[in-house]
Amino acid sequence: MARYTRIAGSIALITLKNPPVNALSAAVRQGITDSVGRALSDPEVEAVVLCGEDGKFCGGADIKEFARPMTGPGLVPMIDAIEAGEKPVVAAIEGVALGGGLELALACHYRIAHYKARLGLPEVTLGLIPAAGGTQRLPRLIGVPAALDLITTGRHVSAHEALKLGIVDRVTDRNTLELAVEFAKSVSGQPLAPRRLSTRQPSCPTDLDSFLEGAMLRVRQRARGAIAPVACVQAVRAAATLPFSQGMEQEKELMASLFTSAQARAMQYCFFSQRTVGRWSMPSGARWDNSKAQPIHKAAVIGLGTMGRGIAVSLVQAGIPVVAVEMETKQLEVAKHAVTSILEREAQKRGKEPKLGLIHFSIDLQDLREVDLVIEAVFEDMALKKQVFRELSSVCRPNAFLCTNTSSLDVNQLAAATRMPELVVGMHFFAPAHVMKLLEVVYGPRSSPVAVATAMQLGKRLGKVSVAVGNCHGFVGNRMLMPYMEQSVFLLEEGATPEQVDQALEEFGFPMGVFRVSDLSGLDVGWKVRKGLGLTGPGVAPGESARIRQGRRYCPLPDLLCKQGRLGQKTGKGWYLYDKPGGRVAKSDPWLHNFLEEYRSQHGLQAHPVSQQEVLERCLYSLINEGFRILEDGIAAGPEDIDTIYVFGYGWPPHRGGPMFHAGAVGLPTVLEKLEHYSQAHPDIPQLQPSSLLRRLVTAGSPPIHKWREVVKTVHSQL
Ligand SMILES: CCCCCC/C=C/CC(=O)SCCNC(=O)CCNC(=O)[C@H](O)C(C)(C)COP(=O)(O)OP(=O)(O)OC[C@H]1O[C@@H](n2cnc3c(N)ncnc32)[C@H](O)[C@@H]1OP(=O)(O)O
Repeated sequence: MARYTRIAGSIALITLKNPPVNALSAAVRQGITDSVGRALSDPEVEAVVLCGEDGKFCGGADIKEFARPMTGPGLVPMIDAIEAGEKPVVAAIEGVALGGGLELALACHYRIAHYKARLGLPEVTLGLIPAAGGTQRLPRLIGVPAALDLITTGRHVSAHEALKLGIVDRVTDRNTLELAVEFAKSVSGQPLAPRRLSTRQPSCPTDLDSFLEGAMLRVRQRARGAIAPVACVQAVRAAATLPFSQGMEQEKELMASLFTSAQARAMQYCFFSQRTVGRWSMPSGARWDNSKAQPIHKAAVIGLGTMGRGIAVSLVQAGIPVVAVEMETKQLEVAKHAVTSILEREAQKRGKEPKLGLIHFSIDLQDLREVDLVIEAVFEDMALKKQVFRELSSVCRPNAFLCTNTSSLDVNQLAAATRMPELVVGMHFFAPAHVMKLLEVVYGPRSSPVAVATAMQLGKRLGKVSVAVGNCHGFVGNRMLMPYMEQSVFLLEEGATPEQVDQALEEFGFPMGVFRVSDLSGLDVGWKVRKGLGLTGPGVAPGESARIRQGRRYCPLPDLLCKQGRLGQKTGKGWYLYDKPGGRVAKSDPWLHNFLEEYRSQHGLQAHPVSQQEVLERCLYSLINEGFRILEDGIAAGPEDIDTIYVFGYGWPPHRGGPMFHAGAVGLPTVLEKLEHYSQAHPDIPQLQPSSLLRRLVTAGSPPIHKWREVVKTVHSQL
């Protein structure tokens, strides 16, 4: 709803009231419509100030209402009535003005923002466009290029950037409401026509057509297959080329095609999943709301390779003092130089000073005595990590949290090397750690709720999307990646090329196919893991067949490439060819194609054409199948956790919701049927055998994804 009050004699104050973010629910729209009508018709009112309760202007349309039939006044007529009114309306923006919230502010004749406020049109991240006039008014206010940037990326801008762009008229560090009231008084009686954005001409680049074509190409490349960014460009084109009323018609039509689309549903599911994972729970019953995080005043990172450096940067950027430790002076100096340059570069991007004073570089473990939490990021080797944990346990304060950045090793074994195993958790960052949003917080059987709560809280402070997961090889993300990667190399044995597999995955929406990713991250990463698991190298029993390990099908192709020194981009060749070591542009490699043919004939394998459909079904359904096993094992609390991990950490296209959401969208019976088909065709690949949870869900009538947890619970209660 909205509260109407009269202040300072002649000013009507309309306050949006809908905690927690004053979203524009039907009741709020009704309240604003009624209050604006009242203010306009009251002869004693000279001007209006619009604000939001509790320091938040407005978080936009109420996303929870999207799934229900629309009731109450429409957003567009409500907004149009404000702009057309004959009394000045001033938006007093505190906290956020996002989506419909900013569109509401754009209809006001003046905008005053608190310096801490954030503004933006994030609809594209929900699979929509800003269809309450946002695509038509913003270009008329700040010009086509700047508006297109905000609308197609959905990024939030600070009040200061908004002032520079011309979105707001004033920024203040005073009481925003008081200033807005003074301001409203000062402008009352001034002509309103120039303040109505719908009457303005947008400023356009001279080469508008080629500018918009370029923009279209970029959005298509950035989010392959996503329809909302394309519609955003089309809507802004309408703003640039048509009168306002026709532009509004186009905006409405484009929105109508998106509003009920599968992509919008998927992206809105992602939005709510991201919030669901914050309400974490452990099988023990410990939860986000019954476990208290400890404050972290000072942290340490031990091991300053690529991951350690990124983690140290993240901590410093969040304002947390850090001790950064390497084993030897020479390595420390190299790392110090690298970390300092990242901090300087990042600070420059944000127009701020680098917080270099917050980081202390050291080779002395004694410097860790005062820290509240350590993140170990040494080489991925269990013996080495155990040694580090033993030392940490003797040097650090007894109540210090000891975290490991391992990507797959057993957190429990590391905990066992310490005096306080309950204070040990995994904090699995993704490279580059200061950029990637995902953090897997891994609890072992002995991790205490307070340790998990502290790591989750720290993740939030670092700006990460943190997901609490159980302890198993590869946790959630990497465990599901294994069958996916295995299928991709099996497909090469059967006749596919890396190019075909990558193309299918990229057309599905991944930014890069599996082989390009492998070249980028280095084939030796997986090689080392496989050696550790005894799948290749000296651990393999003599006489074991090249293509069978532990009774299951195995593909040695990646190992063979590694042995030839083809480690990917860093050596200039891997699954593709690059112009030089470190080169980035992948080219087809005839050598690799010959090598595959020779390999097939050496092993008596008959190549057959592999369709795009088979690539997708085998790679994605095997990954999804592992996701169901993870739910069954209680490693992830719900499908939202898995989907959030895949969208934020593994490039799963958000407009497809995440792997588990995708399974629901395809239809669980179809996924089951396909897995049964492929598993019969390949009985030596156990990952293709449908998981029992998938079978149970299908037997239970394939309930919608938000009901899966109930089925999982019944599985657990029967165990
Ligand atoms: C043809 C029909 C036409 C219909 C017109 C459709 C028009 C659409 C235009 C729009 O406005 S779409 C919405 C655009 N707005 C957004 O995308 C903003 C989304 N929210 C956020 O980004 C963040 O929530 C925030 C506002 C920056 C606040 O972040 P913070 O970290 O402080 O809190 P959260 O944990 O994210 O959120 C708290 C709580 O609030 C719920 N929530 C947030 N925004 C909305 C919203 N717009 N609608 C409904 N609910 C919202 C969020 O789900 C959390 O709820 P929970 O239950 O506590 O998890």
